[in-house]
Amino acid sequence: MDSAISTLTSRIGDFLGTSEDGYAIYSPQDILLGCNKAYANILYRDEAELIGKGFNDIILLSVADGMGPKISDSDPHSWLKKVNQQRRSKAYCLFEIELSDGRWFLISEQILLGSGDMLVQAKNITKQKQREMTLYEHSFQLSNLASIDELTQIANRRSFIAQSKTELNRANRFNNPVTFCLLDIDYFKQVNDEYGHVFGDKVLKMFADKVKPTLRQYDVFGRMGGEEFGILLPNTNQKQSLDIMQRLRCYIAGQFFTHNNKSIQLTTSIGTASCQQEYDFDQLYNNADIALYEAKSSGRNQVVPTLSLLL
Ligand SMILES: Nc1nc2c(ncn2[C@@H]2O[C@H](COP(=O)(O)OP(=O)(O)OP(=O)(O)O)[C@@H](O)[C@H]2O)c(=O)[nH]1
Repeated sequence: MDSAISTLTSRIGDFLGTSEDGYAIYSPQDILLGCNKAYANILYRDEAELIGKGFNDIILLSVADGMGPKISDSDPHSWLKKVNQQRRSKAYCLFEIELSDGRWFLISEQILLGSGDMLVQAKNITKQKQREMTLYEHSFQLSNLASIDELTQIANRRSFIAQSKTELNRANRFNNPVTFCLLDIDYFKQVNDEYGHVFGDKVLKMFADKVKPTLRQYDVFGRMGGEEFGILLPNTNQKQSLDIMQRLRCYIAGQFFTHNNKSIQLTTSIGTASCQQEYDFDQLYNNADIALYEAKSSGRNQVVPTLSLLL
């Protein structure tokens, strides 16, 4: 039996020496009792430099070298304080850490029954993590492509409607007023005809860029198609929305749209639909569309609210 144990111990010793995974044992007082080469390599040190040192000292040493864990706090002592509150709070725990040099490790910490020592295993998962992040970036880009209008870089029609419906649901729960505004650039065909489609495209982009900063963070803004834009104003009744849209209309009318030494001024017609209850996006859209038609047919460059939904 003794010889079986000693064979096992020696084989485990061989394994630890050559393993790419780091292994370490800390005493109940968190002094590093022993570790393999791979564990010391994580901190770019030799085993001998680390063994006998406390966990906190090892971390502070590596942070001072610009190595070790990437810590969220600017002060490593306060970061360690939080870590030590968690460390040893459970008999077993598994977590991922990112190091300052970009490597990632999956760490398992296990308190050994009896001695109270802690066995630490550190597995390098950098490659898996990089693949995970590439996948995440791709899916982020894909969802952006699906929801952002390529020309203006604001929400496209589909995403605008989805966001608006979410806002309407929220408004419905709290009975808050909401106003939907439909903006259409006046005589935009003439812009294309006189200055070309490329200039027209730039104008649409500039228009979105000029409108966006005038809105609140929680307003929803999107391109409905062509030269038509939608704005959903949560928590905004008809009177407030008229003030906001009149300001925006005047602001746009005073702007110059300049590209390649060509500069024009343009105006916008705006139809709005407000509601306080019975929120229905299609209904709002329909009413705003009717109001927009009225704004166009009665001279353009004006804001018309939907009369059927006066608050
Ligand atoms: N450059 C460019 N033009 C577009 C785009 N989408 C739609 N248009 C143009 O926008 C113009 C819209 O013209 P109309 O619907 O006649 O409206 P308008 O000339 O703005 O006149 P009113 O809306 O009645 O004031 C058309 O010439 C479309 O080709 C686009 O993405 N880029």
